[in-house]
Formats: sequence, structure tokens, C-alpha cells
Amino acid sequence: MTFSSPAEAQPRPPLIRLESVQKSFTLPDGAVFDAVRSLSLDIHEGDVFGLIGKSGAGKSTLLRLINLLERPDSGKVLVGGRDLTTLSRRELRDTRQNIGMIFQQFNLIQNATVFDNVAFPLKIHGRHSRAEIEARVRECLELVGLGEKIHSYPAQLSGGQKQRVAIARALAPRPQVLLCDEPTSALDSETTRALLETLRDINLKLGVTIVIVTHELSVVEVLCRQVAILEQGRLVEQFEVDSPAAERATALGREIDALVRRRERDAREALAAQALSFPQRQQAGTQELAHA
Ligand SMILES: Nc1ncnc2c1ncn2[C@@H]1O[C@H](COP(=O)(O)OP(=O)(O)OP(=O)(O)O)[C@@H](O)[C@H]1O
Repeated sequence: MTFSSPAEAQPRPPLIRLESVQKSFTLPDGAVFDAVRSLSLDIHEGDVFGLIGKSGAGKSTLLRLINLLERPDSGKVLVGGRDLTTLSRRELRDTRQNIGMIFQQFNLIQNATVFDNVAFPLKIHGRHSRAEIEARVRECLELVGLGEKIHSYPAQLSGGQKQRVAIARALAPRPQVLLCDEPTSALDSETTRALLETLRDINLKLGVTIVIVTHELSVVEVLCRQVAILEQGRLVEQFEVDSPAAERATALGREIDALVRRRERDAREALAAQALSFPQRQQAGTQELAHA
């Protein structure tokens, strides 16, 4: 007979739970468009969770439902066990401190310095002293590698640097969750790679749960541990990116698998090449010594 501890018996509750959320928009001609259709989803603490799908599938709407930038027509949005749809404005404002967000176009305040942009969420909350704000802003800018840009204006920064300021601003109130809406779409591939490393560090070192909308499968392959695929407002497939593929249900799922398999094969080949070249290097070293 085996005994399980109470911790094993109780599966961890998800940090974010969407329960049958529905969101429709009324179009200018009066027609109603269902952007998210009765969708349920769990996201666990510490996850890096990708939301992907074709243009118009409802990814951004779903992301914005998590912090109630879009209010669902029906269904529940639970973060840390609290249903955000039931909160007062004040409670919601407090809860949003726990959910940072970054956007494709950075959304920085153009006529404010980097310091003031990052300080903004701390100042509007009014709970922090000037010294606390200054220390936290500096800490967040160091975290994203932009300590020396503290007095610059957004117009003086590159796209990658602007997104780093946006990340620092999102992290300033110490959120548990970071929502990312196409954060690398406006960036070149090298800047994208560096930014993804920063996001990965934020997840690993700070334990921040990341939910990211992207149309770039390489972003999913490099960064995400879980992925959900949306089609016409519905969740059609969800899986762990690194788990061995049985058979994926969607073409996008199969494409991600192919990328993961290629990465694994490249890693194996690199390892084999290293192992092969080791005796050759040793031999060369011995010959050099013999000639010395
Ligand atoms: N405020 C709005 N009013 C009317 N329709 C909207 C609104 N916001 C989104 N939609 C529509 O809802 C659908 C889903 O939009 P959403 O931005 O969530 O899709 P998406 O998957 O993120 O697409 P993309 O990759 O192109 O950004 C789209 O058809 C969009 O036009």
C-alpha cells in the first residue's frame, strides 16, 4: 500500500484560471462578433505560457481578459484564487499591481524620462516614499541592463531599449504575472533574441509567471514551456512544448514540434561533434608536445 503526502494529494491550484470566458464585440454595422468563445484555461505559477494562433484568432483579447483590460461578457477570471470580475474598481486597481503588461509598441510616455516612465506605476499607487521609488526604479533598470539610460527620453532609445524600459516599468510593482502582447514583433531578430533571454531570466530568477502572445513560433520554441493554440476564439490545442509529441492536433502544433525536434537534433549533433573532435584535439596536443 502506498501513502501520498497531503501535498501530493492536493494538486497545486493554478495562478490564473479562466472559466468559460466569453467576449463579443459589436461591430459598426451592428453585427456581433465573438472574439473569445466559452474558453477555459489554467496557467500555473512560474510558467512561461504562449498563446498562438492566426491573426484574428482572439489571442490579444484573451490576454487582455486576464487583467480585465477587456471585461468578459460571461465567465470567471481568477488570479491567485480571486475572481477579478467581482472586484470593485479600487480592488481591481490594487490587484492589477500584481499583473504587469508589455505591448508590441512599448506604450511609453514620450515626454517623460526613463526614470519617470518606470516610476509611474509606483507613483500612482501613492504607497511608496520617494527614496523607495528611486531605489526600485534603479533596481529594475539594472535588471534589464539600462541603468545608464535613467535620464534619457524614449525618443533617444532603440526599439529594444524601449521594450526594456517597458519591462522595467511592468516589473516595478513586483508583479507575480507579466502579460506580453507581441513584445518582439517590432524588433529585429538579434534584438529579439536578447529580449527573450531577459524575459527568461525574469521568469527563472524572479519566478514571474509569463503569458505571451506571439505569432513567431521561434519565440514559443525558445521561451515557452506551455502553449495554447487558438482558432476563431476557441482553445483548440494545449501542450507542454518540450514533451515528446504523440500526435499534435493542429498544423501549428506540428510546426512547433518540428522546431523542437530540430533544436534537439542540432544539440545532439553539436555534442557528437565535440566528442569526436576531443581525441583529435588530444592527438594534436600530444604531437605539439613531441615537437616542443
Ligand atoms: N474593440 C474591438 N471592437 C471590435 N472588434 C474587435 C475589438 N477588439 C478585437 N476585435 C476583433 O476581435 C477579433 C480578435 O482580435 P484579437 O486582436 O484578439 O486577435 P489576435 O489573435 O490577437 O489577432 P492579431 O494576431 O492580428 O493581433 C478580431 O477579428 C478583431 O478585429
